[in-house]
Amino acid sequence: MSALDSAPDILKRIVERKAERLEAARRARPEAALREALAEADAPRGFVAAIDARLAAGRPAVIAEAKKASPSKGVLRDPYNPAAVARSYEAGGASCLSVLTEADFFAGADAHLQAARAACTLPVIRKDFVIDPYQVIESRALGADCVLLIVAILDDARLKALHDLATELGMDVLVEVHDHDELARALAISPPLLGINNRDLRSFETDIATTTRLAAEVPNGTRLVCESGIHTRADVAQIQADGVNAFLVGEAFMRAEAPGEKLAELF
Ligand SMILES: O=C(O)c1ccccc1NCC(=O)[C@H](O)[C@H](O)COP(=O)(O)O
Repeated sequence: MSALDSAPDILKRIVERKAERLEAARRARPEAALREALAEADAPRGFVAAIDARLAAGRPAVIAEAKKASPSKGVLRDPYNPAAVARSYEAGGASCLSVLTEADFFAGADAHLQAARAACTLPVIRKDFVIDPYQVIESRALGADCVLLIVAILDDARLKALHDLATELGMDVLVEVHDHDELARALAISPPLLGINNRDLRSFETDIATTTRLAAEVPNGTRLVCESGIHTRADVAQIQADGVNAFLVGEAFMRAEAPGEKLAELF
């Protein structure tokens, strides 16, 4: 059984759709042409370096997420202006941005990443469902500084290959896990940045105690990011008590009129 066969239905549907779109993209712009575009891309902004700088200053590092919608919550922000959101996040003290580019389930677009990155000086992670080297190259060509690799949708060999390719292209990588087995697989590649997603993508149930449980299994010195379901200062304090001081937050900010002000209030 492949990693994908055991993936939850929504994730499976997202990845199936992604594979279709990937083939269309490959036909429209073959990989050789994409690689040529790399020369035109803006130099990577250090994503991990920005997190490290904030943590070294003894402050929480916030990866602030821009997304119009999500499968579990529907439309979060309408109208949605990624450039305005990026400026608001930078003013509010974000360390990095996360921008959804997945179109069919999150109403994202590649142009959202480009607009958000152009509107600020923050490093940006392309938040998408990366399953193929083509998408890693495409991410850098779009200007992404970091890519997300979700362990649940990758087998071990592919996880390592995509991680290594992103690193070769000068990007950072956020390796995301949700449970004990995924964590063990992620740790096998010693990821420089490890995300614990509190959301169970099978049920959409979100429990920040997931970070508490898994953080206890992570070797000292691993850079950890707590992802999903952070809504209150009490949530932040609970995670900080586990020794984790980097956060990826979307919904709580996207529902606020001024996302950056909400960020400053929470952190
Ligand atoms: O959020 C979903 O519904 C979802 C469904 C299927 C795959 C991924 C999904 N979300 C991605 C994320 O993990 C979140 O966008 C991110 O961690 C921010 O979470 P939140 O602060 O709860 O918006």
